[in-house]
Amino acid sequence: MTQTSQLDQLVSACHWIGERGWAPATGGNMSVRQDAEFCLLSESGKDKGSLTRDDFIQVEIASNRVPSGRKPSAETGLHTLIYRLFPEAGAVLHTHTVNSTVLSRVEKGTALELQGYEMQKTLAGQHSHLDCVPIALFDNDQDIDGLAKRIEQFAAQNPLRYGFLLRGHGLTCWGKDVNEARRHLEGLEFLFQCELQRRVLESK
Ligand SMILES: CSCCC(=O)C(=O)COP(=O)(O)O
Ligand SMILES: [Zn+2]
Repeated sequence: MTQTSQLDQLVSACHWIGERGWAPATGGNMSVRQDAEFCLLSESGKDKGSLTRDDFIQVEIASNRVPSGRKPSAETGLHTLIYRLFPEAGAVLHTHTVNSTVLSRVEKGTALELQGYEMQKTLAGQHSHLDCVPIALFDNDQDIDGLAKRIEQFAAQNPLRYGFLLRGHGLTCWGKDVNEARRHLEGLEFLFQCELQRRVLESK
């Protein structure tokens, strides 16, 4: 698959995210890897549901340097961290859904554990509802460099797969390409909705 079509697929994924209300009021950000050195990141402050190819800005993965001088996402440091940690990651999607925002506050621990759901198999390498899939959960922070450091330290000691939740903020997930990142997003979002409803019903 060519880089051009990956960017086109990312633009389509952004529209799909917007249609579902998963990036309200300029929330969310999205990116695609160009090569080992560079990625293309959504411009800060735009409505992510109506982005075009021109709204993606080249960023150097190692340094967060922006050759054009334009302003990519405020959360650029989280995207570039993922591309540094996982050389196989080809696309990153960050959304602000109600389910991920609420569930990440209700869960007080450092991971949201998903178990017992057939839809866990939407995540690459998962083959059974019997396995426990932990989705790492970090306290939100306006200091993105500090947050990226905390996530990097966590990843040095623990497996970090599919995505992570930021408490009261949303989900950041990735895949080997746009298609896989989109499947992970849709699968995780479905699982979060199930888990939220299960907790509500079982607390009665
Ligand atoms: C308006 S939501 C606050 C910022 C945020 O969390 C986000 O995802 C969007 O920031 P960006 O700079 O990528 O537009
Ligand atoms: Zn955000």
